[in-house]
Amino acid sequence: MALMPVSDALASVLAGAEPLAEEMVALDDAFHRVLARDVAARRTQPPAAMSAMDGYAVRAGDAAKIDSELTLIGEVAAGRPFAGTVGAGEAVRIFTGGVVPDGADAVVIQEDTVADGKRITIKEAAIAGRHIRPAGVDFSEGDVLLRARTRLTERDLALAAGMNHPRLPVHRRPMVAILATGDELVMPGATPGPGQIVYSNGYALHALARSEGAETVDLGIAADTLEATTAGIRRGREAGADILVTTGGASVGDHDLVQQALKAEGIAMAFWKIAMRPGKPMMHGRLGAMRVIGLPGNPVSSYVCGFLFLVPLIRALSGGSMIHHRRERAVLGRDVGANDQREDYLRARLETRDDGTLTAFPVNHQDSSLLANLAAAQALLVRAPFAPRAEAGALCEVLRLPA
Ligand SMILES: Nc1nc2c(c(=O)[nH]1)N[C@H]1C(S)=C(S)[C@@H](COP(=O)(O)OP(=O)(O)OC[C@H]3O[C@@H](n4cnc5c(N)ncnc54)[C@H](O)[C@@H]3O)O[C@H]1N2
Ligand code: MOO
Repeated sequence: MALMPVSDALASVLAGAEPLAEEMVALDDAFHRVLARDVAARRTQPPAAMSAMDGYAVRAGDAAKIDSELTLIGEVAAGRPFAGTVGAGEAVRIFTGGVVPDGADAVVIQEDTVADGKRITIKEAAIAGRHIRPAGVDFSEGDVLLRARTRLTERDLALAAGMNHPRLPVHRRPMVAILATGDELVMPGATPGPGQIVYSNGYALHALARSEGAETVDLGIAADTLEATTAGIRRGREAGADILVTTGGASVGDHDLVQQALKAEGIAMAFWKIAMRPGKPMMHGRLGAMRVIGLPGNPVSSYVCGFLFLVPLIRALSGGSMIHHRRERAVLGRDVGANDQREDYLRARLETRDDGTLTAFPVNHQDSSLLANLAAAQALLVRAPFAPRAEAGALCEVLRLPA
């Protein structure tokens, strides 16, 4: 049977994946969330002309000549404007962030003056507008400075605060529930019995999902029985998961029960088995509103499929505009053989040569159980189905893994 191409599988996973509902969150909670609406400034910044320096607010015409003498008539500090007007031959002491008083049109920095009581002698000619930030030079009330679908950076948060927004409208985070399966799994730190394996897949998947902004729920490890697997799936639904991720039990063995349990629960299956290595037995479908991604159990397969399918799905539900991983051009660091019908995602180390060329070195052993090689890799080198043998130095495409 022909396996489904990776691009079709990804399109199927993303079909109908609209941003989740909007919620208001405090600025501190909005970091890396996706804006649900355009946000306009609620105020003008600065609200009035303000001094950029510590010095004296003057009329430029009065202080255009070296050794002009002016009379000090008052002081303005940040937050405490001067009520009067600067008249001919007058100066007002001003500090950075102070509102430029009426009448003044320049600031002379204090290093360019000599003060003697109320007599201020100018030592550097004033220029109109100098050291003054005009009202609204940053932004004006009503300016739309943050757009819907923006993933908020720390600078955006500062801007939103400056625009006087204590809270922002963002899309709800997708909730990802992760269910492991397998009688052989024991938790890290336990003493594995004969033939037992230490549970590892979930650690990478939880961290990956969280780093993409999802909330995660751990549904634990289901034993290899239909009852236990079904109970795990139901816990995911009860938790209100937007996405249920299962790991293991996806293949054709007698103990691979995930698909059977999902079918018994009424899944609308979109696909099972894709033309990809690692990750061939991956499955996908919908259980009501909950999207299900059934990952293979091999640790590398579960991670690579999580990276390629779960991450874009989380991004789409989160509302972001950058959903897809970006492929980068690189050159092969060593020869690779011809590929078969499965699109290959080879674990590779990356080096940047002195001339800026990115070079990808596929690790020697690509078996999908090898966690050490996965951890040592910085990228996945993508080999198209039936790609011919390629030699070191040939162009290739890589997907960078999260640092
Ligand atoms: N006759 C066939 N056999 C297999 C096929 C096939 O097409 N025909 N596909 C192979 C491929 S490709 C993969 S990938 C695996 C995936 O199988 P399962 O999804 O059923 O995975 P399991 O059998 O449950 O586990 C595989 C392996 O991974 C270990 N594992 C499982 N879960 C975890 C976990 N949470 N943490 C750490 N390690 C885990 C498990 O102990 C097994 O060693 O099937 C091939 N077989
Ligand atoms: O697809 Mo499996 O993931 O090759 O080992």
